[in-house]
Amino acid sequence: MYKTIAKSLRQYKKPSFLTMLFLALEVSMEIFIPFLMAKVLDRGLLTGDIQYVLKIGSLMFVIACLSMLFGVLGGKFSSDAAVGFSANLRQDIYKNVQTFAFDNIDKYSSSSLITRLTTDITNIQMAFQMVLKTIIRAPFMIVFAFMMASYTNLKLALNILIVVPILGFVLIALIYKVHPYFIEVFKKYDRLNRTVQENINGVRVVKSFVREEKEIEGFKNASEDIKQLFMKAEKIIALNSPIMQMAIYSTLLLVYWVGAKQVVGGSMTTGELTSFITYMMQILGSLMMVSMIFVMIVISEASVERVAEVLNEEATLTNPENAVTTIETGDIEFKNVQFKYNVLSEEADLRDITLKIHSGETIGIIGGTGSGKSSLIQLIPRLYDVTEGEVYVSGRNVKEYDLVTLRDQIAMVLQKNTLFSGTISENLRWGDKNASYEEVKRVAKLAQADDFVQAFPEGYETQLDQGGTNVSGGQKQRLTIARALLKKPKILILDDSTSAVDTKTDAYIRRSFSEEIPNTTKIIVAQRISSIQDSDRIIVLNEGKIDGMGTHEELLESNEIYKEVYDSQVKGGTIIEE
Ligand SMILES: Nc1ncnc2c1ncn2[C@@H]1O[C@H](COP(=O)(O)OP(=O)(O)OP(=O)(O)O)[C@@H](O)[C@H]1O
Repeated sequence: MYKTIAKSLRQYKKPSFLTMLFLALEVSMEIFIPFLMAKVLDRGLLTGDIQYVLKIGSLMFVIACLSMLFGVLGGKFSSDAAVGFSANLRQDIYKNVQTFAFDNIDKYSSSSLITRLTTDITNIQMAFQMVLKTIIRAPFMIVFAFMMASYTNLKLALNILIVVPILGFVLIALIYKVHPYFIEVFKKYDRLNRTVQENINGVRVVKSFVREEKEIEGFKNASEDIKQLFMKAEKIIALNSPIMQMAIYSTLLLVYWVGAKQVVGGSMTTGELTSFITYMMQILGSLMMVSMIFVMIVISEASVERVAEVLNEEATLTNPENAVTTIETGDIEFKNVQFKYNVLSEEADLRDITLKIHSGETIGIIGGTGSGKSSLIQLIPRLYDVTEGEVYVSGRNVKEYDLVTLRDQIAMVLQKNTLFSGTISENLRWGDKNASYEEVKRVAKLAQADDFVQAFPEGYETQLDQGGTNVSGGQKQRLTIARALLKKPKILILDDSTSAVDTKTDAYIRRSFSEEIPNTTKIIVAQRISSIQDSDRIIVLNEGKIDGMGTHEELLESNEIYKEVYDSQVKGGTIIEE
């Protein structure tokens, strides 16, 4: 887990090392100051040797300046390293998420990914910076200060050791108690972020259902949960400080008592006792630092686990070796295909699918909600892999193709499609970034989008809001179809992509498809019979199986489900003649 995230250190290994180096140098300077102080007290002040005081005093001044300089440099490099490390971590997570297949995406909620990219990484950054600053400095300080204290007075120095087992015990008990709370707290953060994300994305629905109060309540509960967990954890962590201080001050009292007796008895000088106490404070201060670092590590451990989990997540779909990079035709074949979203579930989401589609054919797919329409078509561009059987495109198994080639040649307009912030032409050029204005206009015409785009004062340079919220549902669908067409695909798949388009425009779109892109295989998933009735063939899906296949007329004769849907739509008045 730590190894995984350590890979993101890269160019920040050097500042990390420099931090440790400069802080070790700072410690070595600090160690000399009490030693010189004792000399000034015992030999200079008590004997009135001003010359000696000035000499040692100047040396102390130089050492203090150097110590300060090393401290500042250590601080600078530690923040460079921590900030850079967290930026690398963020980029690495983002890069890995981009490789995720739909399967991987199903595993993580988007809110959880956002928490990992923000809160978790900030935790790691803070812990890393503190660890960097302490990992060398504290042990160095403890060892050197102990050596100097022992050199000054060995017997007295051994008293300091009393505090170590107390410290160790408190820390272990603390870690054991507090760790589960932090694991839980980040799950709650995911929930909080999900509430915020859903609410902001769906703010129009929230308002139209007058759900503001309920949503405020939901947010309050989610944030209250986090507060409660933090309070429980903080209560335990808060014990750390008083216990440590009690141990430290008891040791201090002991040393004062024994030391004062030795000074009175003449076996120790005042200067020695003063420097000894300074060493002791340095040791105990460092032990306090170590204990705080342990607390930080415990807090960040949960974050490290969550970040490492995403970094270690391997894309379930990868490019094959010697991948094929050309697709000759738009032929598609399904051979005995079975598909399950969850391999452990008993029921397959698609069963016994065997089907051949010829290049240039127009295929309609219809079926009740949840009958498997989207699942079936997602297997063609390998958004998911089949569980059993094979899918072929242009005579080759889809698993043999380079994924980019496959997805470039199979343009799919998803059911839940989105546009992105930017102009209309920028959005359409997602299909082909080098497309000319004429080409952009041509595909917009094909998708019956040109007219309404031209009606905007800024035409193709009109700015779209994120998700395309400033265009109507039907306009958005037409733009997403145009975007897919710009890829000049061999296969075009529309997953219920004209549901918000009026039937007349829908018919125009289909007509322009058959006139302008006759060689492209077109698969149209729809709920409206009018959207598919003129297809070469129509597939009726029911509970993950093909229930019937044929032309509109054939299915009206032979397929109960199709006939039922047709009758209900005719009676419901949905069939409108073109
Ligand atoms: N990402 C997913 N993870 C798990 N199960 C899923 C997922 N997507 C769909 N399913 C399940 O697979 C089955 C088929 O769903 P699918 O989306 O293919 O149906 P559909 O015919 O396209 O429905 P609709 O017309 O409502 O879009 C359903 O039982 C659904 O619950």
